[in-house]
Amino acid sequence: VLLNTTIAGYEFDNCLMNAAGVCCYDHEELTMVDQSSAGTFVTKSATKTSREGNPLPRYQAVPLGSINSMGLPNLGLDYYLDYVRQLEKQTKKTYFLSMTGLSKEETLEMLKQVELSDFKGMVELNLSCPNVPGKPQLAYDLPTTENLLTEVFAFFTKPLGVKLPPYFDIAHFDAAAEVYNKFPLAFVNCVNSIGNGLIINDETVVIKPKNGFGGIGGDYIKPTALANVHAFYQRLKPSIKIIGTGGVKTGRDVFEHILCGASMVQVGTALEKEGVEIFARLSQELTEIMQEKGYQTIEDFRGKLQYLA
Ligand SMILES: C=Cc1c(C(=O)O)[nH]c(=O)[nH]c1=O
Repeated sequence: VLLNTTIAGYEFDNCLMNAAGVCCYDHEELTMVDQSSAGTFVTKSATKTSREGNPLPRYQAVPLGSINSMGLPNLGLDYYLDYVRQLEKQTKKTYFLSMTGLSKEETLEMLKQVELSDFKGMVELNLSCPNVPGKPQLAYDLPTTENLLTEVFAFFTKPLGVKLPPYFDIAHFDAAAEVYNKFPLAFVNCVNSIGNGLIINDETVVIKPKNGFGGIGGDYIKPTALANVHAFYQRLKPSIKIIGTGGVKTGRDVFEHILCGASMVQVGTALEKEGVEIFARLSQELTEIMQEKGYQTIEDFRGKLQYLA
């Protein structure tokens, strides 16, 4: 049994990796993922210059998942770009660089910098940060998203995918897929946290920013994540691969994301709780499921979700 996968012609020896925002803030965290059983890593979404982010407490784990309003704390694009460029020279692995500008100009400026660099990996353009006060999740505004991607692909030639928020309406799956099918995207990553949930302890919110409103992850979001993975798998042209993110904490969850069409599966909340050894456990559990079912590779069952007659 092999757990390898391919996206945009890039081979990964394992179809598991971290979700942006988790275990990817600095060299230390990124090295931990790089040296784990994960096939690769994605960096914390970068902005042009470093950001402090929102006041603490801004992340809270709870039994069924997590809530966060980090506010995009990051060390700035140069930090992540320089680190990944140096690492890819040593390991020959393909890494993901996540970024999100707080304006179209900032996003284009960052992508121009990456385009001119000798970065050999893939960009994950985050269109779905729910926690920057005053900034709506871009991918809920399809005309603006289409306009941005048009300007991006006018000059950007390296592999690029987008990190999407969850959509909740079939008409939105249709409209969003119509937009994304217009572009030479390497992948779409479904889903980011479900934005602006609220978790309460006794009579008080559990995070400080935004009066306790924050992105929800974990068990709470798996059905939504699987639906988004499968909806885009059904609608997007085959050249656009699907990365599945949301509610993954067992090999069975990984299996279900792949069954829905995912070529790569990312782990967020459960990685934050368990640490990078989770990748070896998930790989082992997925391997056992595949052996039981007689699947040799993930392509034997990717996207083969069955419907009821
Ligand atoms: C990049 C900002 C994001 C953040 C954040 O930094 O608050 N949290 C999320 O759950 N998803 C994001 O995309």
